[in-house]
This record gives sequence, C-alpha cells and structure tokens, in this order.
Amino acid sequence: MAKHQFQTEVGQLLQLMTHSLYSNKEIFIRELVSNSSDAIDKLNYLRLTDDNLKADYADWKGEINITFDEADKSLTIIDNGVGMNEEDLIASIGTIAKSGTKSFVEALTGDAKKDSNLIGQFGVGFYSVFMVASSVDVISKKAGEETAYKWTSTGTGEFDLAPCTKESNGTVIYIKLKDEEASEFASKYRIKNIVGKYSNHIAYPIFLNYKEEVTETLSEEDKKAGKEAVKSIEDKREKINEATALWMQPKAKLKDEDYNDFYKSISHDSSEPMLTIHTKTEGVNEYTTLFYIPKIAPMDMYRADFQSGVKLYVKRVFITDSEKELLPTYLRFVRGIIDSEDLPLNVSREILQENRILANIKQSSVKKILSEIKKLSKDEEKYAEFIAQYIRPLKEGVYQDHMNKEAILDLLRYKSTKAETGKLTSLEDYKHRADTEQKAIFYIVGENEKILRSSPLLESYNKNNIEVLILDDKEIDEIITPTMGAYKDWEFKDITACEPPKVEQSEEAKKEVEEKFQDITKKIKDKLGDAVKDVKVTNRLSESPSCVVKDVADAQMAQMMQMMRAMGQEMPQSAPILEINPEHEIVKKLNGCADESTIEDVSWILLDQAKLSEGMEITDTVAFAKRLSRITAKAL
Ligand SMILES: Nc1ncnc2c1ncn2[C@@H]1O[C@H](COP(=O)(O)OP(=O)(O)OP(=O)(O)O)[C@@H](O)[C@H]1O
Repeated sequence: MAKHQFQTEVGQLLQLMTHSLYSNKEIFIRELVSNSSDAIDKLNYLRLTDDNLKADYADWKGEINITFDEADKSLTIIDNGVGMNEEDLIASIGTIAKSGTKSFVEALTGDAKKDSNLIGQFGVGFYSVFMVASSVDVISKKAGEETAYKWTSTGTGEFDLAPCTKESNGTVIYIKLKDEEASEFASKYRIKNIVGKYSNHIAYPIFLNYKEEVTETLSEEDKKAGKEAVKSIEDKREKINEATALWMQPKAKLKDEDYNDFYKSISHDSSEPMLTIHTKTEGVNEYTTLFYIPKIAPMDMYRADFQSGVKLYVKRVFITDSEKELLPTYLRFVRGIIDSEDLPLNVSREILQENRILANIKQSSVKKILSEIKKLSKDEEKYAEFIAQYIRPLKEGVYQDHMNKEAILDLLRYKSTKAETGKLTSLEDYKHRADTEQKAIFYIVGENEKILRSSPLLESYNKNNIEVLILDDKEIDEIITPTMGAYKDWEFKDITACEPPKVEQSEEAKKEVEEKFQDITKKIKDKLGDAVKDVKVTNRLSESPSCVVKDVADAQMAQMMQMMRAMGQEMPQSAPILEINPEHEIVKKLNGCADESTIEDVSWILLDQAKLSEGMEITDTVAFAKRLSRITAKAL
C-alpha cells in the first residue's frame, strides 16, 4: 500500500471540512451523487463513441445506488460510471484541479465560522464528505481497464492507495460516519429527503438499498389458531428520484420549485437563481435550452481558467461541460443546459467549435438570454441587483459581440450627472432627457466617482444643462467605452477629448481673447516644457482656473496604450493639453505678471492642481507643495 501526501491546498481544505461548523452538511450527498452522475454521463458518451467500449457496454444502463448501515454507522454511494484508475485518483482526489475550488481556497479567511459559510457559496465537491466522515474509502475501476484501486483517507494530511479487486467498472464511496453524524445520515428518511431535494432530476435512477424488519401477515385462520407472526429482515430497493431530464418536461408541468431545485443540483449554489430561461425550439434545428443566471456572480468569473457553466447534451446524452464557447465568454456567468436533437452523438469536442448547428443554437441562445435580461430590466429593484453583479461582463459584450451590440448597450446602466444619487441611468433615458439636437452621449472616465463629479471639465456641461455619464470603473471603461461608437446614432464622446459644448461667443471675441493671452500661454508652455502638449485659453471653465484635456488624436492612441498597459507593457503617458480660464483671477493676474519665477511657479500650480482635481497623479508632489508655499508667502 502506498501512502501519498495531499497537495497543501487540499490539506487546508480538509482541515476546514473536518472541523466544519457549517450547518448544511447534507450537501455532501448532493456533491457525491453529482459526481456519480457525471461519471455515468462520461461512460454514456464513451460507449457511443469509443470503439473499444461499444460492444461491452451495448446494454449498459447507468444507475446510482445508495446503501446505509445503522449498526456500522456507514453510508455507501455506488455508481457504474466511467470509474477512476490510479492516476485519476491521485489527480482528482488528492489535488485541487478545478478553478471553483481554487477560488474557494483562496477566499478562505482563517476564521472558521466565516469560512464554513463559504462552503455554501462554492460547493467544494468530493472533499465536502469530510464534514461528516471519520474515514472514506473510494474503490474504483475504470471502464475498459483490468485493475481496480482503493483510496483511503481519514482526511488528515495523507491518503493510502493500493490495487484491489472489484468486479465491474464504476466507483464505490464507502463513508464511515463520525459518531455524532451517524444517527442523522444513516437514515432512510433523511437520505430520501436529501436526494429528493437536490438530486431529483439527475437523469439516472438513484436506488436506496436498505434492510428492513418485516412482520409476516397472518391469515385470519392462522390468527385464530394463535400463530405468532414471524419477523424477518428483508432487503429493500427503492427508486428515490424522478430520473428524468427536467429540461425535457413541458414548461406547464414544472413549478418554480422544480426549476430552482434543478439549478441547485447543477450549480452547487445554495441560493435560488436570479433568472430562469427555459426554451424549446422546433424547426430547422430542434433543441432545448435551460439557462439560469445566478443571484451572485460565480467566484471564478474573473479568472482566466473559469469553468464553463453550460453542459451540452445530444438527445439527453451528455457530451461536454468543458466547452467554454457554447455561449460567448461575456455570458460566462450563465449556468444550464443545451440539449440538441440534431447534432451527431459522436461529434468530437474539437469540431464542436466549427459546427453550424451549434453556432445557430449559440446565436439564438444569446438573443434569448439578452431579451430575458431586458425583460428583467423593467423591474428596477431586481435589475439593480443584476447590474451590481454583471455590469462588467456585459460591458465586455459590447466589445466582443458586434451583432448584439445595440441590445447589450440597451442593458447597460451608468452613473450620471443627472441620475438621482445612488441610481443609474440607461442610455435610452439619457437620450430621452437630452436635447434632440445633441446627438452625442458625453462621458468622463476615472477611478473615483467623487473626483469625477467635481472635475472642472464638467463645469461647461453643467452650465449648458448637458448630462454627462460618470464612468468610474476605469479598468474596463477606459478600454471599452472608446470602442462603443454610437448608440442609436448618438456618438459617445469623452469630455476630456472633445470640444466643450457651444457657448455664446463670436469668432471675433474668441480671437480677441486668444490674442490678449497669446504671450502668457506661450510663456506657460515654455515653463512647462514637455509636461504639456500645448497651452490654450478656454471657455469651457467657469469656476476653475485651469483644466487638462487629451488631444483628440492622442485619445485614440490612449486606448491602445491602455490595453498594452493592461497586458503588462510599459507605455509612456502622452502629455495633456493645459487649458486656462481667461475669466479667472489667477489667469488674469498672471497675464500681467512680469516676475519670471512667479510665472514659473504659477504655471506648474495651474497644471498640477488641474491634474489633481481630475483625479490624475502629479509627477512631483514635493515641488508642488514648495511652489504653493512660495506663492502663498508672496500673497500674504
Ligand atoms: N464517482 C466518481 N466517478 C468517477 N470520477 C469521479 C467520481 N467522483 C469524483 N471523480 C473525479 O474526481 C474529480 C473531482 O471531484 P470533485 O467533486 O472534487 O470536483 P468536480 O466534480 O470536478 O467539480 P464540480 O463539483 O464543480 O463538478 C472529478 O472531476 C472526477 O474526475
């Protein structure tokens, strides 16, 4: 027998499981039954596609058996699925391979109570068994192989692995229950209740096997003759789930509860879904889809190795759950099932991506999901919850999915200078509030809402009663927004890179101001050197003395540069244009100033304070502070 150490993270996880305070321990049955069902799914697929297995498994039918023994304080879950060989056992239950569990381990805080609650949010698969088990044996034989293996562990540090005998393929999980859990889980009623709750619509039959004391039924004659009824122990076998593919049942027959239970069984989520979308399509292509949107975004949504939440079936036969392109990646939070009547069963996973039928299913599924989200948006409160979870992937969608861009734009919500505090606006509402001649949707991007809202650049928009969207998720908005183009012919315009709204000023008056300030703008430019691209007088400001804006040409480059930076490349920052307010006292006085050192100090202060009030960093804070002191001293 060989001893193996658990991977460190598994050790951590097991430590938590064995000392778990989690109140919902029953989910270990759901997790193990779901693994058994996956294993049967896999064999079901292989026997139809793998020539080596076709003959031997022609009459095979998948099933799951559960047995319990009160006296032995044990529970056993048996499947006749694909099984595991030695390598599989080491790789699957000894290490943490799947990203969901990885995120779980990463999210652990060290506080036992908080961590225990996390189990409900993640579902940690096989390892959850150690919440109730003092030891576990996994006896497994892989379909098509000769040797079976026995994996044994008490959930502390290491496991044993050794060859053993087992007649047929599949997996037996023998769970020796902790003393305090035995009375609860080695119980017919409890198991029936748990399976009914979480695994009713697992597509394979689940049988409960147990021994029961039965009393002989006596005939009237025997009773009269005073015969005693004989008591005997009988083996009982009872099917305890529906064993039907829920998604194939007519909608009218299904209750919310059925949908929700099924969701929980496929998602490991203990809350109810936010949205359920069940569609049966007939016609050129025939298929059924059942999609769910979770209330809380899946933990691995922002991981590159996120797990696909959608399973593909062909005529009820499971094909894959690792194909990430069944839906576009921006909808990676969707959970559910696609079951096609037309795809060939032996469709290889490699060619799935180029399959036309699947492409059609994908296209209509996306349309359907987006239209259901649109319906949800009519309920302001619920939609706010949706937006709080999924606005980021939706924004990715604008960038990824040109065909549905307009529909996705309709779903986006933004903070804005005109939306009530704490509320968001749709683009449609923005348009509705604006002057029909405006034909542009103005926005400003940054990291901090408060700074954005007090940006000097907003002054002229506020003065002209023009609404500006406040985009404070810089990381994504800065990349996505410039690519959005237009919404219903209204162009998106970054206010840091476009002309300010028209103000009543004749060309002559403008020229006059420019001439009047020509010398000083040139001087400021000389003092600031490469720190600015240009210095101009502006009429966009009312209260502030200065602001910085991007050159329109640079704005297009900026997006590219931002992307490169996001990919870890060093990119130089392009210098901004400094605009000064000729109506402001500082600028007026500076125009008449002859002292070169004062002009230099004030030039830098005009630049640095503009940057600060627009939420940018300044290059030299010490120099800024010194200049301020010098100027203040002079002013006193
Ligand atoms: N009864 C079983 N038969 C065959 N393989 C199994 C069985 N139980 C577990 N495994 C293998 O062990 C792996 C780990 O199982 P675990 O429950 O921890 O996570 P998972 O099932 O992969 O993830 P999820 O629970 O999110 O579906 C499975 O992916 C599978 O390869």
